[in-house]
Amino acid sequence: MNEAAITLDGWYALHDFRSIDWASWKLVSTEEREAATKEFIAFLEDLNKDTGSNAFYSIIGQKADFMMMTLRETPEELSEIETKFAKLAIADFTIPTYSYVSIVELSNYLAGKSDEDPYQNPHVRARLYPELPKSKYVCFYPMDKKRDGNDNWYMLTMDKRRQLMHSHGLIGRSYAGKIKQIITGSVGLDDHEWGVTLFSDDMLEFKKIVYEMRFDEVSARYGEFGEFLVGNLLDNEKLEKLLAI
Ligand code: VOV
Repeated sequence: MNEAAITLDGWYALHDFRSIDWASWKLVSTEEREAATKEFIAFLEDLNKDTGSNAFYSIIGQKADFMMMTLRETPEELSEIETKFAKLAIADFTIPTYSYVSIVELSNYLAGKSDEDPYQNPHVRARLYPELPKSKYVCFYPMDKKRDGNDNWYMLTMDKRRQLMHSHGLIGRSYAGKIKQIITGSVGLDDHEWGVTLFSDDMLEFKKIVYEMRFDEVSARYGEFGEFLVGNLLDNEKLEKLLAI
C-alpha cells in the first residue's frame, strides 16, 4: 500500500455562507430591523469570547451575501454556533447558500526529522490554532487532488509527492506577507478534500497566486477546484450599513 501523508490537525472549521432575503427584510419595521441587527452584532461579538477564531466577510456576487468562518476545538461547538445563529431574528431573513466543514491541517511532506512532539512546537501551534487575520479580503474554495487514470495523486510515491509539494511551497512562500493561507482538510468531512482560505489586503493577489500555481505540477496536473467565493471584511459599522434600508 502507498504511504499516506501524516497530518497534524488543529481547530475544526465551519465556513457558513448566507444570502439575505432582501424582499422580506425590507418589509420589517425600522425598529425591528435595528433590534435584529443589534442582536446579530452581539452574537458576533460573543463569538470572540470562546477559544477559537472567527472571520466575518461580505461576499461579492450571487453565491452569498456574507460568510461567517469559525474555528473551534470541537465539532460540537461548531454545531452550537450554527444553532445559536438559527435562533437569532436575523436568521429568519437569511437563506443558507453553502457551507463547508473541515479541520485546520498541516502535512508532513516538508517536515524535517525530529523527535519532538510537533503539537508542542509553538510555530506548529500557531498554524494549527491560527488567529484569523482582519485582512481586507478573503477568498475561499474547496479543492481535490485528481484520481484519474495516470493522473492519480494517491498513487504517487511519498518521495514524488514530497518533491511536488516542495515546489508548491516555494511558490507559496514567494507570497509571504501578501497572502495568509489556511489549509483545512475535509476528506471524510465534506464533499471535497481540502478547503483553501486565503486572506489578503489586495484582492488581486488571489488571482496572481492561483494563476501562478496553475502552472505548477501539483495544481496543473493534480488540482481540481470547486466554487470560488471572494469577499470584503465586515466590521460592526459596515454590517450596520449593509443591513440598513
Ligand atoms: C500563501 C501561500 C502558500 C504557502 C506558503 C503554501 C505552502 C504549503 C506547504 C508548505 C504545504 C505542505 C505542508 C503543509 O503545510 O501542509 C502546503 C499544502 C497544501 N497547500 Fe499550500 N501554500 C500556499 C497557498 C496555497 C494555495 C493558494 C493553494 C490552492 C492551490 C491552487 O492551485 O489554487 C494551496 C493548496 C494546498 C493544499 C491543498 C495543501 C495540502 C496538500 C496535501 O496533499 O496534503 N496552498 N502548502
